[in-house]
Amino acid sequence: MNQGMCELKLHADIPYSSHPQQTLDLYIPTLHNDTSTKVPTPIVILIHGGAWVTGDKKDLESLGKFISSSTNFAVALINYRISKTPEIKHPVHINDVAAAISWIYLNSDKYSYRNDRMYLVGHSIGAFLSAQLVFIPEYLINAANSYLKNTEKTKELFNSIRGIVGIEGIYDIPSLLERWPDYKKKFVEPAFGTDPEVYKSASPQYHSCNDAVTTIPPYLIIHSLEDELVDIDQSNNFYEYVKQNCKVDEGWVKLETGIKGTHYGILKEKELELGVVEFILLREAKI
Ligand SMILES: N[C@@H](CC(=O)c1ccccc1NC=O)C(=O)O
Repeated sequence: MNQGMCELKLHADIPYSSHPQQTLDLYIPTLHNDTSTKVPTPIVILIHGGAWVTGDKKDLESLGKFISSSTNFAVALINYRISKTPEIKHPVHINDVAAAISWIYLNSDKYSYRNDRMYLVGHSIGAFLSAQLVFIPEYLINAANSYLKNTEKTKELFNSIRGIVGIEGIYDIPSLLERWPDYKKKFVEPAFGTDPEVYKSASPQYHSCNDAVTTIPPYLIIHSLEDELVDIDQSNNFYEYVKQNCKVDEGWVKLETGIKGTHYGILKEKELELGVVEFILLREAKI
């Protein structure tokens, strides 16, 4: 780990589409001693939470900087439109995330990172959105086809997702509402409307892994026992589901429940930062 040798160059608020909320921040490490060793690096894409109605890419800024400075990998923090007004409803959020990922895939040469090695790290609803990308592939297929204009490349994009980390994730809206009925009015209806069928069809847990374009990438599911906003059964059940039903690259799916912290507090835990970095570096060691 070349911590200290490396500087992070921030490209802030790059638009990946035309709406003011469709922006992303890129952190690109630059080795300032020796430019001749500048090798394109993998990219880690961070997706914030906030129950579809709040939140911003800045929420994961500290985690992103830690990942980038301790791995020398590029990091992208992405924004997507949130349901603050009634017209912003599912599938706007996931379509925006899919568009951002397609943009990141397409623009790797310009910013000098590798687009064949991408990692997704999502917190809370960001974990839901990351899982949707792979388990309900139509969103990323549509976005990729329109950005890349080449269906072969779309398959390559799916193949380039080399690992996913879900932190304090939601994966199953019907179960979430059974456990927390007041979430319906607070954010599920603003984000999805009132049809329970939509809650199900949008939830990764209700989709067969056979629908995925590729085998499921190595998956790290992290959930603190101290989470006061999302019950750990969300992660337990998703983990069991993936482990029992899905072909995962190298059988690599792990559930980590030993890291402390509340729903948001966990993001400040050193153990969380180190756990995410360790997962990515282990995966990178297996070319
Ligand atoms: N910060 C949010 C609450 C929130 O994010 C949240 C609440 C309950 C369950 C999950 C949540 N976030 C998931 O992305 C708010 O203040 O409305």
